[in-house]
Amino acid sequence: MASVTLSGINKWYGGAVHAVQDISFKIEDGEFFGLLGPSGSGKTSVLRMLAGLERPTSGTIAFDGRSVEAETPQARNVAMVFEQNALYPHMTARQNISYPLKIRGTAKPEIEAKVAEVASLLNIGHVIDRRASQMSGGQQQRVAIARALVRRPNLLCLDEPIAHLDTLLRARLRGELKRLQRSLGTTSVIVTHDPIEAMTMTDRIALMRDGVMQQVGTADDIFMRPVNAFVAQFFGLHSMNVITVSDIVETPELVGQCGTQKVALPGCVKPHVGAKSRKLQLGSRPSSVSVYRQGEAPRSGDTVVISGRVYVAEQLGDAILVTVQAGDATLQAMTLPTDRFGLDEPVDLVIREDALYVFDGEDQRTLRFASGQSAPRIDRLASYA
Ligand SMILES: Nc1ncnc2c1ncn2[C@@H]1O[C@H](COP(=O)(O)OP(=O)(O)OP(=O)(O)O)[C@@H](O)[C@H]1O
Repeated sequence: MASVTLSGINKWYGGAVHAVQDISFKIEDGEFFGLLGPSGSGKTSVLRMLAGLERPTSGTIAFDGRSVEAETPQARNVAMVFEQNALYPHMTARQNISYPLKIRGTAKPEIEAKVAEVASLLNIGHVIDRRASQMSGGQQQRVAIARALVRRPNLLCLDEPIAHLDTLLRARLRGELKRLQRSLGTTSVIVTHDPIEAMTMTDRIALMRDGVMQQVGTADDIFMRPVNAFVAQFFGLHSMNVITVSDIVETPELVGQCGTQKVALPGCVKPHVGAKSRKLQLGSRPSSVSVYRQGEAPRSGDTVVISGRVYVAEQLGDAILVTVQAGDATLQAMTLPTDRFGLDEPVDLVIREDALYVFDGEDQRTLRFASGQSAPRIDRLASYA
């Protein structure tokens, strides 16, 4: 096990693609770390550089303070698990798991003890003598993880290891992986494009976009205090609603233009209206937006009210997700399962001041965090994923 430090890492492919741009962060010894971002954001490139499969164009990588850029994955003692595992299909689970120890010349009794231990941790004792080709996808992935862990790597690199499994199995393996990582304390990095996977499993997350690091923090940090509108929209099961309000003026009440609607703005927005730019972006999580039939919404000075029409209402079991079209903007709200809204029904969406985020109208950095928002209900969110 090791701590891992990346400093000023850049990766160019062929002089044309700047895939990773000046990235620095530290993974603590024993930490479970998530590399999160949309497709093409550079997370796999970072993982491959950590593992020693790719060399950075510039910058340094250190394990426990020792520079490892020139070392192979073997010398770094890094283990990898990919989305599509590379088990030997003709070998049994036992033979597959034993293999990394066997090629290192480990004594037979030690191999047997280690394989038994890791097989028990991963609940694969009952298929241990089955060939890989005779196992389900979930069992194969458990064997692949067991094989990676059996030699106690300094760093475990997981590249979308459960992305191809079905929803229930994914949810179960998420929990198992987290427990396993906690009990073994192996420093681990997982690449994922799924915020729920990152939120539920890891201690901290690095969120990337177009090769640029956006934010590093705990799930709570990133969810509650996103650094910009991109992070706010990407992180969470449901994207944050972000609307642009322009031409903000005091009449003396603060009002702005959202598409063709004139919208009254609460006092908390006022300090963020710039002298030059009269444009801001306002954010709200669907879970803190209320939906009313048009004309029934309570009006007060500490809310933003946006009118629109229901695009679709989706049953989620213990809630309904209502998507509303308001001019060019699309907003979502979570309502009670007893609230029924018809397609195209005119509605008002109400966002309370304490649930309102404010972003810069030009560069989208966060100017105000919602103050009254409860912490993310990760368990509940995870149950939908
Ligand atoms: N070997 C390569 N040669 C050229 N360009 C590459 C190479 N590998 C990756 N890229 C490019 O670098 C950028 C980052 O790719 P990378 O695979 O690291 O992103 P990612 O976030 O892991 O994406 P995904 O989730 O789709 O795997 C992309 O634009 C990709 O096309």
